[in-house]
Amino acid sequence: MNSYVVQTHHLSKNYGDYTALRQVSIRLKGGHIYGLIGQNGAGKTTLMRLLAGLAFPTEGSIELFGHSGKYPLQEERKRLGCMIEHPGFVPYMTAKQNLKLHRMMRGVPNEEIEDELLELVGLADTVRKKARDFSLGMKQRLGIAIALLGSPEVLILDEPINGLDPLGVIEIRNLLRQLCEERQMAILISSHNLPELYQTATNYIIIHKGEIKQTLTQEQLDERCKHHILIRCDQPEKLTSVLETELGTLNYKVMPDRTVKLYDCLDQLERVARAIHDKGIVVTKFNVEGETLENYFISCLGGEGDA
Ligand SMILES: Nc1ncnc2c1ncn2[C@@H]1O[C@H](COP(=O)(O)OP(=O)(O)OP(=O)(O)O)[C@@H](O)[C@H]1O
Repeated sequence: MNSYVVQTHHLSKNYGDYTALRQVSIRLKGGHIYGLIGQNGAGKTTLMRLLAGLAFPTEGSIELFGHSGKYPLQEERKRLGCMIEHPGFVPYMTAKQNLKLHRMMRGVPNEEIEDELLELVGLADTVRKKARDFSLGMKQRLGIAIALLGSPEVLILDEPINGLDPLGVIEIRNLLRQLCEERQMAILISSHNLPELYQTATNYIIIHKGEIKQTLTQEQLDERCKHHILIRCDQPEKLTSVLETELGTLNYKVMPDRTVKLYDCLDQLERVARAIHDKGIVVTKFNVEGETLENYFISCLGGEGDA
């Protein structure tokens, strides 16, 4: 048996003539947090609904814990916990009452799990507060607690940090990291943009118009958003000739605003500065910078993004 807990094979979903997902093949392992990133309408929720069994694929197949086929999948889906679209709360009930309701509906016998989960998601001290008075972050955390009721091995969360303030994002990030490390869960979380999920996920799956554009690890992402020295000066042509002849590099780019990005010599800033200065070039900017995550995300989408 392979070590993937979730696999999809050429999964497609049509709504009438419209193809919401096209030939999507992904593989998830325990102990990783996968960020599913795509703009509005990219197909994130559709993919999650297919995995959760809330909709059926037009083509392709799903494998959970090495099993596929209608009845084995029904069985294996008990090992999944999902929060997709709006978590269903009763507004006039407290967090604990909502959790109890879902526990009973799910047939989870262990009553102690209610307090354990409220503690885990940081809602233990909201004793009297009704769900209708919860902040967005509290609602997200209650949704995650409900998804964790069956002690799942795979957690699927649709936009769990969308709309949260920076502190809320950090809290959810810490919770997901803890679940991933302590329980070796595979966690799939969706988001509209890459920077929002940066450092929450360990792996990234970029989806655009129903197709997977890129899958990469955190390390690969960091490598691709690679750093450079940004130089602005009075004579860019002379600068590039200095880079080539004095520093022996062709690894630079002249930008439309005539600044120059040098991808080499990042550990030799003084040598670069001296070589430029010695040729009488007047430098007005000399900074180490990196490609922004936004720009990288947009480039993955073929420059079509508005993120
Ligand atoms: N039941 C449906 N009937 C028809 N079209 C649908 C249905 N569900 C989704 N779609 C369409 O499929 C496409 C993908 O939708 P989906 O909700 O999966 O995108 P998403 O990436 O989750 O977007 P968002 O970030 O806005 O939630 C959209 O164009 C959407 O309008």
